[in-house]
Amino acid sequence: DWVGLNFHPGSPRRVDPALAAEIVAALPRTTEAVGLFVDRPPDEVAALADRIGLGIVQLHGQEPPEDLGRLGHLRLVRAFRIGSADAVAAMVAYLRRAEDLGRGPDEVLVDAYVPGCDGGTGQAIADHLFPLLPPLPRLILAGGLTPENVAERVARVRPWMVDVASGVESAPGQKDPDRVVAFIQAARSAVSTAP
Ligand SMILES: O=C(O)c1ccccc1N[C@@H]1O[C@H](COP(=O)(O)O)[C@@H](O)[C@H]1O
Repeated sequence: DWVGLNFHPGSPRRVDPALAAEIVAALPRTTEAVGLFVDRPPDEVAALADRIGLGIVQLHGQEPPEDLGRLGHLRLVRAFRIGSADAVAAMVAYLRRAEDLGRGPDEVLVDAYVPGCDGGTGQAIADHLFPLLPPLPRLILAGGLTPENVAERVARVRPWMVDVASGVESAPGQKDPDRVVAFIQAARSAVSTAP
């Protein structure tokens, strides 16, 4: 449904803006492009999104709640790296603050916390942390998903969407088309067989 374009310079998945524009132009109308950023100034994010034609951006760093209002015209996915109960509490406080400022994220993404890493780690959120999450109607589950485990994780967590990076690759940054297809089929099968 969505294709992620990673603009984080530290990532093996980083895509050059010119290539990203070509990818966006080639997408079917039913597929949305999401730009992933880590701690970039809002003006820079907005300018790149407008230039490339991105309607959705994923903020995957320490961006403050105030940044959301500066990106008001874009659909915003805010990622939180969850490694403890304190991290869940910090996420809840962040979301309250953003609402108070008049602009919460459109979707909340939860990813594993791995010290020193921004994301794309292939690590999963610990199971005991999920019951601590507040109700999030548009929860995107990420972190360590693969074609082999996504159905079980979807059945257990019941997210609105799932997101995968390293779990469908043959090497860092190299998507494996067979694994991408297998992932989508497994994720959809979990939804269609849900009681
Ligand atoms: O994929 C990356 O390299 C990346 C870099 C910096 C921030 C986020 C990144 N990816 C996001 O991380 C999660 C989990 O990825 P994985 O499936 O465990 O490899 C996901 O939301 C990616 O979009």
